[in-house]
Amino acid sequence: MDVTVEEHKTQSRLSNSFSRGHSVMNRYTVQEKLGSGSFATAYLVTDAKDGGSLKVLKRISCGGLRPDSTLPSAREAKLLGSLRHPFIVQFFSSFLEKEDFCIITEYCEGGDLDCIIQQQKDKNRPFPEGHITEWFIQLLLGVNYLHERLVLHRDLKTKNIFLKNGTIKIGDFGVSRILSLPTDMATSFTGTPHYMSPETFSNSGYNSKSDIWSLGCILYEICCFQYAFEASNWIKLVSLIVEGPTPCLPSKYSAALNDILQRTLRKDPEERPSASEILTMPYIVDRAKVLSAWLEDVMGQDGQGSVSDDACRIAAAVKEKLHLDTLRAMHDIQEMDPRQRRRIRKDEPGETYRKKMKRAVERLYQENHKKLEQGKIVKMRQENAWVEEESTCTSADIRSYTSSEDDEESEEEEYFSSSILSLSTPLSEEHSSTLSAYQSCLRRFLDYSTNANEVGITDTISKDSQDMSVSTCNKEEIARLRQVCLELLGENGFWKVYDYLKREYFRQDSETEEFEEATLSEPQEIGLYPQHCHKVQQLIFLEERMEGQNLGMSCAWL
Ligand SMILES: Nc1ncnc2c1ncn2[C@@H]1O[C@H](COP(=O)(O)OP(=O)(O)OP(=O)(O)O)[C@@H](O)[C@H]1O
Repeated sequence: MDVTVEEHKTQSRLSNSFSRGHSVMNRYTVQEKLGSGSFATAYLVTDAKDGGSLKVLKRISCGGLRPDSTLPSAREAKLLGSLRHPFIVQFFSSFLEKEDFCIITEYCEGGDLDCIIQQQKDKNRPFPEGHITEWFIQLLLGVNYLHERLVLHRDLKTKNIFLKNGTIKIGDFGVSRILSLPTDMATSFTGTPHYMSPETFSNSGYNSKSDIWSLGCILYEICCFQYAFEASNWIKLVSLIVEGPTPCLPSKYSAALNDILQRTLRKDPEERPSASEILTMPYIVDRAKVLSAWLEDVMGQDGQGSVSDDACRIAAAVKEKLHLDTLRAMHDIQEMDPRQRRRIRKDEPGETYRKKMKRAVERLYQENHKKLEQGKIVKMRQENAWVEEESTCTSADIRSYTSSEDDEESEEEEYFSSSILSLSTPLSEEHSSTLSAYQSCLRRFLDYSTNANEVGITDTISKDSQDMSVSTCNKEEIARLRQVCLELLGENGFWKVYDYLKREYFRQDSETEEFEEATLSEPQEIGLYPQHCHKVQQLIFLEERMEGQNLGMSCAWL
């Protein structure tokens, strides 16, 4: 018996809530209910098999749905589990319990972006551009990772974007896939079509550029605290999305950021840039360089987290490294007239921003030192420190330091200070490793974008992915990709890498099934040609998907 979306929603709501202490699979203990969405109820749980770590259990009532036809195969769950990226909520496992289908994911203590935007709106305090750009870069890196692997999110919206340790995590994978509902259809039933692209209304299909449209809507919402497209009813909203004017950012934001928004919201999907194309735009590259330099300073050149778990030691270590530079930078900048400062900023954006960041670190150190002496070091905050305005390094300090003619400058300093502030308290191992992953992610992207710009290739990998992602997976495409891999790695290298990665691929989610230990040692090609290995991974993904199609499994995956 087929069940409509509305019936299924009703069944979901009717199912009893898990109460605190409820045990699932003798492993997960419910701590609290996080909330209910259209298809699922989310609980915060502890995982007994993982040292009592906090995770999220999403419970989807199967109701009248037939598990065999509507729930994912173990293989599809494994595909979700194989996605690992610093800006994507980790999917751990899925299982059936009685009438419920459950998925276990990473917990993001910072809450969702929708709530954070609402809090900031209530304070009537727009986000500084530096902060918005950092989030946007994280989103682009996460989405690019998905698109390179031929995965479309299909439901990007502020409610599905979370914050953890101050960084973005793209979440809510799986529910629509698991229910075998194309998300654009599910979205239209749940009453939030605000992020849907024009092509999804015209039956021309959802593709990777539809995710880009949603990113544009999210960018606008972060800047303006309102939907990019809003109307009094559904029909008007659809016509606004399909043929209405593209909204602009307020003039307080740069022309470069507005230009990116305009491009992401082009009505014709083919005219929209891909995530990797946006990532190679000069404005984004400049900002990414600044972030990378900041992370390098904080984490150490080797990316191995030189951050200690003591606020004072963090600041002291950073201070030791930066002190002289900082003083020199302060002196140099104070000596300059405003015109010279502006020119410097134009000529060397990365260098100048880095100096500002160092100045902020210096002030933070002094502030922390004072507080230490007074025995007032604040406890580590779980949430983003910048959201709460009780910062120890106040924006007022920064404003009094910077000249009044430069509001933009003071805002950026505030942004750096707030980022640094989130490190000024003891860092957990997890936070440290997130920053480390963030750093290597940025480094890889910056290396790639430099090479791409130098040889005039932007986006080869992603273009291949897009071509394939719009159609269903077919044998010719797989054969073509296999041929490319063979040419890149040579026959011998290809088979070594292929066997190794395939083995790794099946080993990744061993929670539901046991896999024999891999006896293969890592071929040297893995280290020598990481970009080629990435293509082999794409090939393995596609082959798996193809096999899934042949077996008649739901292909909501793409
Ligand atoms: N990984 C997570 N970490 C922290 N909170 C989460 C996580 N996943 C979901 N939540 C929270 O749980 C609540 C319910 O989430 P859920 O995804 O089920 O619904 P929704 O996204 O609010 O709505 P819909 O599914 O209709 O889009 C939300 O408040 C959400 O912020």
